[in-house]
Amino acid sequence: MLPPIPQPEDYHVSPTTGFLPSELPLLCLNDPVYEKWERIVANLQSLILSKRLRTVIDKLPIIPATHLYTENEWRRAYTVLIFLAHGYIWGGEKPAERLPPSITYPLLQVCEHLELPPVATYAGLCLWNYKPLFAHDGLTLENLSTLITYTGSLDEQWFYLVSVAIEAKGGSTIPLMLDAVQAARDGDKEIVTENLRTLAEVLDEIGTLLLRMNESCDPHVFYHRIRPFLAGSKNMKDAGLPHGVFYDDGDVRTSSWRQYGGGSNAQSSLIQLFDIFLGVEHRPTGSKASETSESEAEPGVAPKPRHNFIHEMRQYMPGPHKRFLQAVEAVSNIREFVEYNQRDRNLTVAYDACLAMLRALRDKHIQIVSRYIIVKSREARSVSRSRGRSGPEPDSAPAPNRGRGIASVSYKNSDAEQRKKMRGTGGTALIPFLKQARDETGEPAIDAWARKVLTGARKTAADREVDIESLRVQEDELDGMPGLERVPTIVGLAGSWDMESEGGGLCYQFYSASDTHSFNYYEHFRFSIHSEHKDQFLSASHIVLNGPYYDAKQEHDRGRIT
Ligand code: HEM
Ligand SMILES: N[C@@H](CC(=O)c1ccccc1NC=O)C(=O)O
Repeated sequence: MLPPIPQPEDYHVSPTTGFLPSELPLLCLNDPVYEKWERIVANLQSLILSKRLRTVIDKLPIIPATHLYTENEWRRAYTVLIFLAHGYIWGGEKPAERLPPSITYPLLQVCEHLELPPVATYAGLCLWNYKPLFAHDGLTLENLSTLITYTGSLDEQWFYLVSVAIEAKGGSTIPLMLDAVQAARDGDKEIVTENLRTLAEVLDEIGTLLLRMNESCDPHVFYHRIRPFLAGSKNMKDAGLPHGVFYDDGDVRTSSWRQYGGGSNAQSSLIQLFDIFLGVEHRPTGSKASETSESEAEPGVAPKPRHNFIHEMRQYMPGPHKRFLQAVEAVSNIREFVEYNQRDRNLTVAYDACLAMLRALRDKHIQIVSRYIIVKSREARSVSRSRGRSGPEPDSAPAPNRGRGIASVSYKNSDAEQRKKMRGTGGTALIPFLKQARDETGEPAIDAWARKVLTGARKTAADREVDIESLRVQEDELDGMPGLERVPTIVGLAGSWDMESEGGGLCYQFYSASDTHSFNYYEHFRFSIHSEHKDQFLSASHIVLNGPYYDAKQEHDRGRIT
């Protein structure tokens, strides 16, 4: 018998708001017992600025979680406590290596209830940390505000709110996807096609939302002011946490050193749900589609230990959401259904369009990461290097975060041995990881040409942007100080990444023979799916399908390809 199709409500998932709570997050905990916590978060930015947060928290009594009753209260308590915890750890000259019992004791109780690690996760920072400006208007970017921030900046609000708006937009696709699974069981190709078409459109709109990050979140503010507070305690040796953080819960028998990854959008259940529904599989970083998978490993031979970062991020999702993903995984049938019915062009095109849109989303994300992390860390490195040449700078530089937090760990001196070790273990390069995830998104495509285009057989706008950046990185390295080998390190929040450029070198690939074909396919795609929304589709799909056509054409005109 087939497993039942999961009901979202059984997993704290709403058919309208998706992974955002069905009721709005609480603005504050109403029980006066928790007034002290609320008073501190209400003044969080000023306390961080005046460097008084640690002293205030050190004086705070232990307030147990025993007065929390509703799910909304547990969630509010979690959000409050993670802001206090990360403010405490990262809001001083040096990171605090110990969390006091006033935070640790209730935080561990709350995390046990919510099935979350005691660290700032995407759920606490985004899913449970917003309010609509006008109660009767929808959860659009224009109608949202955040409840708590570290910095009080609009940039920080916007940074979280882009994700909230994405979750809100994506929420409506959850019943669509589950209905499609049922329709596939019933052999109803029309419903599956219809729902896939709508999903492709929503994915396209989500991509547009992602790019709106640029509107109000400045990369410099993000990198130097916001991001340092989001860091976890895993792989944070260079940031000043060699052992992680000591969670002192007031009892010597249970207090311990712990290491957790920081907040990341990789912890969004929505994006992982799209992958699961469409049958997109992510391999451990660095392995190719042709390599033997764990399940196919030779009998009797232990499979190579494999690190799948995206899968690991499920440990940072609230328990019910994590179980929802597992339940959908158990019924996921769309890829198989489309393959079986591949003669149905409408169905195939609708499915491939979903993959194209999800891939385009990941491509846009790479551009964002390039602007918000790669460029900024390169700048920080070169500033740091010029300081190294001209001797230490007077301590009058204005940035309050200077010299601490993860923004200050953009490179380190290292010998060759250490470099090798770093690459061999946790040191995966960030951009190749993101590109791999992007290219894996196209792998299940049914149409052979679509599969080729969607699995990275050509350079996209994002590829060019990061290529230019890695060229600059290499120039910087050549310009290095004699006697010192400097290893550029991108300090990840959830992962640990180095900045090694992509293996494939920097040469651009251009299309020639398939040019006409690509154009025809693009036209077909556009008209068959989006006859009603042509204009919108045209602009949004530019990167996925139209981009290479123009590249190739320009290069052809310049006589560089035939
Ligand atoms: C300034 C904004 C952003 C930056 C700098 C950024 C950066 C990153 C980084 C560094 C990673 C690697 C994992 C880690 O160490 O955390 C990552 C992963 C990821 N991010 Fe973002 N991100 C941003 C915004 C977003 C938004 C708004 C989304 C929502 C769609 C998103 C979706 C993802 C996903 C799904 C992953 C996992 C990899 C994948 O599935 O392709 N990110 N991001
Ligand atoms: N992975 C990102 C952080 C990130 O994307 C994020 C972290 C916490 C809450 C929300 C996030 N994304 C929001 O757009 C980084 O490494 O800076």
